[in-house]
Amino acid sequence: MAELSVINAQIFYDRTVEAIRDVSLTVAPGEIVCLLGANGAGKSTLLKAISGIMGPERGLLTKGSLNFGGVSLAGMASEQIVRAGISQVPEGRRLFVDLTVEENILMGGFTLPAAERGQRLAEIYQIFPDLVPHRTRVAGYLSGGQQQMVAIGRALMARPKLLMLDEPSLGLAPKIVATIFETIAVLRKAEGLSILLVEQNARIALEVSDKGYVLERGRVVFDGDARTLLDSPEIQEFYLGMDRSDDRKSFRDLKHYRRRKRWLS
Ligand SMILES: Nc1ncnc2c1ncn2[C@@H]1O[C@H](COP(=O)(O)OP(=O)(O)OP(=O)(O)O)[C@@H](O)[C@H]1O
Repeated sequence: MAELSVINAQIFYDRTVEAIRDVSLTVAPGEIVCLLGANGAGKSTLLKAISGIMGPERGLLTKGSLNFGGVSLAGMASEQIVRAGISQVPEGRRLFVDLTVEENILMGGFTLPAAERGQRLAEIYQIFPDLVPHRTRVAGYLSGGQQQMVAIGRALMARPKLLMLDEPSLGLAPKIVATIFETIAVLRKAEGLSILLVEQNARIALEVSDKGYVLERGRVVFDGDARTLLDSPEIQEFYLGMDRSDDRKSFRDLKHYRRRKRWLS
């Protein structure tokens, strides 16, 4: 069983912007771990580094190490990282909107032998039966929730051991978000997955997670088991404060609101 371990990682963009500073974290086999933090905290950077897709953005691991199952991911091509068992569902889903649902899902199976792809596709439709009637529809016409399922299905095609999701709740209605998170919890068991999850919606992320890390300006400022984080006054104030039933604003909204206020004053 493979464990993900990030040890004292430092990541720069363009050799000038330090996006991650001395970050260490682990995702044990079968664990769900969430990364919380405001915009720009470095969450996506960390996922991209693990997936090996920072190159085009001129991002570089300058110190520390990223290991999966005892093997260093540094310097590995993104395709090799998928073969090693790590798949990512990117922020904003990034589907090929002119291709069909099935073509999008199959896209994720490029590392599988051709003879296994049909079987795996059938398994994906068992996980997401709601996609079956839409299999020949162009992905761009699907609802946001259905598109998120396609994106998750595409990532699962490669039979990953670790699934990473970057803001799965982005732009989705609360009911759909709840369904997506239920699916994430089911997948962990059904597929024997470890999951690393980036979320702005701290409450729902912590409710499904075993462990959480809070990043601020590239550093880990809190970490612990999910229950402890949910109960901690700091987390409640900074990350859950606006997430009340009478005012369902996310932290993102809170930040935007503060920013707007600064501009206006
Ligand atoms: N391609 C890039 N080139 C230069 N700097 C970047 C690039 N991508 C991100 N950054 C910077 O790195 C830092 C971390 O950004 P990152 O996108 O990882 O944060 P985040 O926590 O995922 O935020 P968000 O929720 O907005 O996606 C920020 O200061 C950001 O401006």
